[in-house]
Amino acid sequence: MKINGVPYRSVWVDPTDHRTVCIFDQTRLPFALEILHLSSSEQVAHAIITMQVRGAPLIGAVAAYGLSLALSSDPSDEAMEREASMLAATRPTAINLRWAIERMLQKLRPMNSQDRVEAAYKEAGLICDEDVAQNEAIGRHGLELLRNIKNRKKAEERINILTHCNAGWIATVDWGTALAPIYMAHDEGLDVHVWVDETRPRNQGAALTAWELGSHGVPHTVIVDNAGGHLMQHGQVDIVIVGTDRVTANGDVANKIGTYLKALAARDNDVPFWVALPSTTIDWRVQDGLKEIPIEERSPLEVTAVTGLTKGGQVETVRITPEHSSAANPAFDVTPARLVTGLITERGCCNASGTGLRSLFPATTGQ
Ligand SMILES: CSC[C@H]1O[C@H](OP(=O)(O)O)[C@H](O)[C@@H]1O
Repeated sequence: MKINGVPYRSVWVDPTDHRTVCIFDQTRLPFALEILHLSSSEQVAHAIITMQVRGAPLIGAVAAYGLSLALSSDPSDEAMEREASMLAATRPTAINLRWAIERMLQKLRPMNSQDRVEAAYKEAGLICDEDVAQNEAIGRHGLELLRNIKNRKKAEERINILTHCNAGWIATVDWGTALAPIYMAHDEGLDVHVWVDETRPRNQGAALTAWELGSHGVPHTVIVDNAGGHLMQHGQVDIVIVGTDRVTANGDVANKIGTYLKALAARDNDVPFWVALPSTTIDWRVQDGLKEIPIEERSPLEVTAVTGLTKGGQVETVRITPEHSSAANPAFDVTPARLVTGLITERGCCNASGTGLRSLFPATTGQ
């Protein structure tokens, strides 16, 4: 996607030092656009854990480069397995992280250690290129849904979309998943408007989705997480489109905390609830999302404090709860497939079920 007319991906190899990997520090957005230069697997792990880089497909791609960086230092079997395990353990819910590391290991294990470094960077680059192509295809398939909605509305009526968290280009290598159809619809002249859930506690919606959409000129309105149901009750939402961190073989959807509540409100108000994902987000080994998907528990400090910009232009974090109050911070929840209208993948749309997924991905086995 472009920033001030300059095309960017969310991760890239430093053109001046091909052993260094570059990302945007997403904890600084929307107040500052800062590029981090990562030169070790430890720096990559820190960036993932602290959410300087986040988003299911993107953390997989960056972790793949993290393993490449590790091999640059030590391409031995022992180091490769150790660093791969370390990177895979940085966050538990997004399956893309495990998928990317397992794909790298499958490619590198059979190789002589001296041949691994170049092959690792090449494979990480392929993971990135494939993600971009998959998300662009998701955009095209999701665009058809938005065109169909437009055809059912009056000419002057805009299409109102609600999204939760950030599943835009900054959560992937490029294009995004939930936002890809929105970008394409806007670019072809459809009158789209996006209700942007702020998405407490990390505010990925208020900080990242709003920044993305504003940078691209897409009309949008930031709302508190609890407003979505009210808007749906009053006919203000035509469709909900969200991303996901893991979809089970039968269509259960793990996504940012609060997604399940949106799905309940959507069902109660007959609003279509769609989930956009590349096939790298499907965990074919898991059937029951509620029982089998690990839910990341993040620091309570993310709940008890907020970060913002002071009138003096300083980014500060302030506590919003009594000092001795405890806080819980589950970072994801699971929406049962029965509440999901459909899935938008790079191979097309399907219903959220095993048969639906198998209709698009008949031959795929295990992750
Ligand atoms: C395109 S995947 C986006 C997905 O990842 C986000 O989680 P996080 O910001 O914690 O990495 C969120 O669940 C998004 O839907």
